[in-house]
Amino acid sequence: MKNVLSTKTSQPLLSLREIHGIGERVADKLIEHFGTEDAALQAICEGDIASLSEINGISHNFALSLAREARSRTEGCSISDFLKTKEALELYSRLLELIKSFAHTTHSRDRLNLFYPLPASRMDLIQKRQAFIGEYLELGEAFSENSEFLDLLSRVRKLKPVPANLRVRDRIILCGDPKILEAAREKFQPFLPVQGVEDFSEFVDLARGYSSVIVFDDTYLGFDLPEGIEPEYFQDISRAEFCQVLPEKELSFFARNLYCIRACLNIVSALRSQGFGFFEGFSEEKLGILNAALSKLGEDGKPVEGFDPEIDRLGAALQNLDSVLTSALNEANQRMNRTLEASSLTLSGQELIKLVSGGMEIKDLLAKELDRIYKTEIKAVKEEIADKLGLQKQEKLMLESLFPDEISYPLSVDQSQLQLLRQKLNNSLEKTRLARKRELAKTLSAFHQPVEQLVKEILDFDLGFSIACFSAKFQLKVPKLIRETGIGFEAGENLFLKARHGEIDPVSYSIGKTSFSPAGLENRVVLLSGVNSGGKTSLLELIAQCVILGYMGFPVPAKELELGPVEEFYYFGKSKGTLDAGAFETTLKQFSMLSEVSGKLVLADELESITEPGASARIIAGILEYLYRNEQSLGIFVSHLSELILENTGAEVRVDGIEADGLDSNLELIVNRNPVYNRIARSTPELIVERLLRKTTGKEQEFYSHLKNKFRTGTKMDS
Ligand SMILES: Nc1ncnc2c1ncn2[C@@H]1O[C@H](COP(=O)(O)OP(=O)(O)OP(=O)(O)O)[C@@H](O)[C@H]1O
Repeated sequence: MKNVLSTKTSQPLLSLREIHGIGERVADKLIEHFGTEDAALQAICEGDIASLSEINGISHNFALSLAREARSRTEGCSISDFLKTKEALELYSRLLELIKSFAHTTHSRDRLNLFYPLPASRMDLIQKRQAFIGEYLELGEAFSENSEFLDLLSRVRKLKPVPANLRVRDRIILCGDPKILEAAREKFQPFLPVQGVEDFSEFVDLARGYSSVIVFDDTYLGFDLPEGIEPEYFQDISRAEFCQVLPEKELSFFARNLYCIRACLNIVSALRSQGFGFFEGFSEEKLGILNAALSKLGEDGKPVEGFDPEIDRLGAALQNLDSVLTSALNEANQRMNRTLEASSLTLSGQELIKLVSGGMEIKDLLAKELDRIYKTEIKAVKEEIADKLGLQKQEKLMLESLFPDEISYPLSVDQSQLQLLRQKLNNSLEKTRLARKRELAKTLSAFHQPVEQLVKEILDFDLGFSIACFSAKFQLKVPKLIRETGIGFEAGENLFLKARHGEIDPVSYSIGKTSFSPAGLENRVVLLSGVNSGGKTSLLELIAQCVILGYMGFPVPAKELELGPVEEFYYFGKSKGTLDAGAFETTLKQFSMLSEVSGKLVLADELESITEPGASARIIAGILEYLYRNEQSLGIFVSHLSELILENTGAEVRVDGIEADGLDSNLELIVNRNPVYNRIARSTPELIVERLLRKTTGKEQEFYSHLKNKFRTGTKMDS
């Protein structure tokens, strides 16, 4: 799949210092961390916030601002080119937070920050984004509800490197040759001991302290090495592979990232099982080999138990050696005890004569008998130990010297021989483990680079997929970008309301020239009137959401949407009350931009509250005229003063109304959230008067009836 965020742009950045916010000190830190200036620039441009914020002194927010700044430099437009007011920016931020809540990885959460709406004149970029997102929409439909799949994705993160403090302590490299010593130090010293050796006895002394000894020169190999010292000889240090000398390095990389890598492999399988091609170069066969290799690796970086019978046999033998020996000796002692108690000595006539004649001592005779009993028991004990511990030929031979030749009772072992046996088992275990580690590391090392690539691709995948999940959740649709000035849609749903309430009433609406506008009512500038709590603000927000998302290249919350060109978007939320002179002036200044020619969309919510009603009606009327003059501009102004504004303007302004269809059986307002075109909505006070009218009788009702007449248009102040 393509990655839109890493596409080449027309204005590539050539130096870090071109990015606002990067001074010499920060530039140096970035280069030091990433190795080269190009690598640092790439990380910034790709929005690799996680790597950037690893640098001391670069916070997450600073990293984000650098990435955004770089993005706006390379794309030639920034967030504020389109989002022209503080409240427009706030709406975008709320939307972005909602979208980010669908991200499964920190990576995509961070990179989503680099998606912001672009002016219509950057249709090239908008369409690129649309194409990028379009590739994922089907995936969103297929997997957005698959909790197992989502859980796998959330386990994927940037791969952790081999820990800097990795050190193997039971292996040593011994060098007789100073040149080789230098090369070995350079290559392996950070991970395991490397020692120069002056003479053979030093070699033997050092070798004794380690379970494995590696040499790259044969200086001491011609000597007669004592038992138990078996150095491994690798001929050429320059060719010595890490996975042979130090398999722990590769294993530790895979072990540290085991969950993440396994999750990635399962993601690939899940995608493929549903017919989605992903990471195509990685065949099913390779997937199987890697999975099998990973299943043999423990989180501690060691091969797990249960996969290698020899490791299991030796491990169990070592673990059970003492207990098996003790119980075998106990039983043998008891048997011997019983045998001795039950034994009596019967002498033959010949023996009697020998004893009397002094040709034989009674002691010898007794020793002969005891020796037989002792040897039988020792033999039984050895057999039992060999059998229960599953000892092999060499190890069985060591049992021979475990018991003294001289009779001893109770039976006991020679502790130093026992120690030798233990050592032998231990050495064999370590040797076998090392051999398995090497095999495993060799298999895995072939996957190191593909795994890095796979994780990267899955992280990138999550970016598009998260957007697709957001889209699937809210049933978003790709908008139709039209040439005419207008915005029209059918069955739109305000995302903030929907996220909060679940089910809401869909709304259809149109301004300007779209196929949704009723004939003859294609006004670009509209006043929106309506009952209190009718949904005017929610509708403005909905339009804002559609426009922002549409110009981000995202699908939008409407069943169908036609979106005309918008270069700049102004949003003015409802003010809490009359503004002070300063704030009033600032608001007016923002509207002065309307004099410039370019497609502007202005959404304003009850702007009248910024100052006193009479003055504000005049001001709004003036603003509408300016908007009207610019044929590429659109405006919707929510107002309760529509009649007053109309009186003050010469512009062709349409007034639409969100009305209550009346009162329900409980005399509650029934609101039709769809604005009625070209109609000033009845206001809520009128309906409240009606409610009171219908609830009362007699004189009281007459009073409400009188008040109700006041709402009839054209009614004069009479009696
Ligand atoms: N399309 C909708 N579907 C369901 N509920 C809605 C819809 N639009 C608005 N509402 C509900 O009506 C409430 C009021 O909406 P909103 O604030 O948009 O009305 P308003 O016309 O701007 O009100 P006011 O004139 O008092 O400012 C919302 O909080 C929401 O609960």
